[in-house]
Parts: sequence; C-alpha cells; structure tokens
Amino acid sequence: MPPDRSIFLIGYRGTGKTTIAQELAERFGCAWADSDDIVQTRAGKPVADIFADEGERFFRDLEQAVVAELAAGPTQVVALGGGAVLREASQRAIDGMHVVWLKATPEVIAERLSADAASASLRPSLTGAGLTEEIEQVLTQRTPIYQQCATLEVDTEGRTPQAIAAEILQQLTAN
Ligand SMILES: Nc1ncnc2c1ncn2[C@@H]1O[C@H](COP(=O)(O)OP(=O)(O)OP(=O)(O)O)[C@@H](O)[C@H]1O
Ligand SMILES: O=C(O)C1=C[C@@H](O)[C@@H](O)[C@H](O)C1
Ligand SMILES: [Mg+2]
Repeated sequence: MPPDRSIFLIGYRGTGKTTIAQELAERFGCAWADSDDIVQTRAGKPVADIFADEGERFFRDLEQAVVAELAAGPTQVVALGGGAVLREASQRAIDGMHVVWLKATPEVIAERLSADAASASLRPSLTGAGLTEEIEQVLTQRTPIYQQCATLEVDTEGRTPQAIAAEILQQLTAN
C-alpha cells in the first residue's frame, strides 16, 4: 500500500537518502524521486558544474523550486539533497509530510563519500576545507535544522539499506 503522505528523506551527504528512497519505494509499491537528479536534469549538468559555473546560490534557488514542486506533487518517496532543508521555504513546504532524518557520524560519512564514485560530480566542496573538517563543521551547523524538520530519526550506521528501509516502513505503518 502506498504511504498516506509523501516521505521526504533528509540528512547529510552520504547518509543514504538516494539509496534508501529506492528501497522504501519498492516496499511501499510507489514512485520515488531525487531532488538532485531533477536539478541536474533541468540544469543540464552535474551539481559540481552548477557550483563551478553559476555558484551555490543558483543551485539552491533551483533546488528550492524543485522541493516546492515535489511537496505539492503526488504521494511518493523523495530523496532530498543534503542541504535542501536549509531554505526556510523548503522547511515549510515539507511540513506535514513524513520527514525521515537519516543519521551517521562524520567518520562514517567521510568513508562513504570517499568510496562513492558519484562524489566528484555530485558533491562539490561546501566550505573549501578538507573533507573531514567540512563534514564536522557543516553537520554541526545543520543538525538543529534536520532535527527540527524530522518526524522520524533513523541511525544508519552498521546497517544495510534494506534493514533501514524495513525499519522506516515499520515505523510509518505502525499506527
Ligand atoms: N546503510 C549504508 N551502509 C553502507 N553504505 C551506504 C549505506 N547507505 C548508503 N551507502 C553508500 O553511501 C554512498 C552515498 O549514498 P547516497 O548517495 O544514497 O547518499 P545521499 O544521502 O543520497 O547523499 P547526497 O546528499 O550527497 O545525495 C553510496 O556509495 C551508497 O552506496
Ligand atoms: O549537503 C549539501 O549541501 C549537498 C548535498 C548533495 O545532495 C547535493 O545536493 C549538493 O552537493 C549539496
Ligand atoms: Mg542523494
């Protein structure tokens, strides 16, 4: 059965939003979408090139428009970009949906991002600092925002995407 409302997955880069959105959609038998995919398709280039050519602010404007459309659209599972909830308009847009915050420590995030071939095109530096320092700084800044938006928090460390999706399904269909 599809979920009663759209499920938005939020959290830092590498916490598994894109991976788990697909697993979860399969379990619910519904569609899924990824805000980064839509932004990249519209821009006609990877996130890293958007950052390099037009700047982060331009990317965030595109991302905000995509989040608004996804929030107003049909019920599905949505993987958001790691910084999508920075914009207050996007926080308001997903208010009232299921908002699942995927969590991991900076160490695990750094390992996953370093091992992921997609990082070069999808994850340009946000601060200019080294990877570990950036993750620690930005995650600390964003944690209160993720926390405030979330209706469910899920630890992803040492667990497979399948196990994580199964837990989310169970939590969202418990009542
Ligand atoms: N539970 C997990 N255990 C181990 N590796 C994982 C897990 N979830 C995701 N990964 C791996 O981590 C990397 C990043 O995953 P994914 O792209 O799903 O993250 P994301 O949260 O969507 O990141 P972004 O915010 O940059 O879009 C991928 O290589 C993926 O295979
Ligand atoms: O955490 C972030 O700010 C980002 C995460 C990625 O999903 C992309 O949306 C982009 O690289 C920015
Ligand atoms: Mg993703």
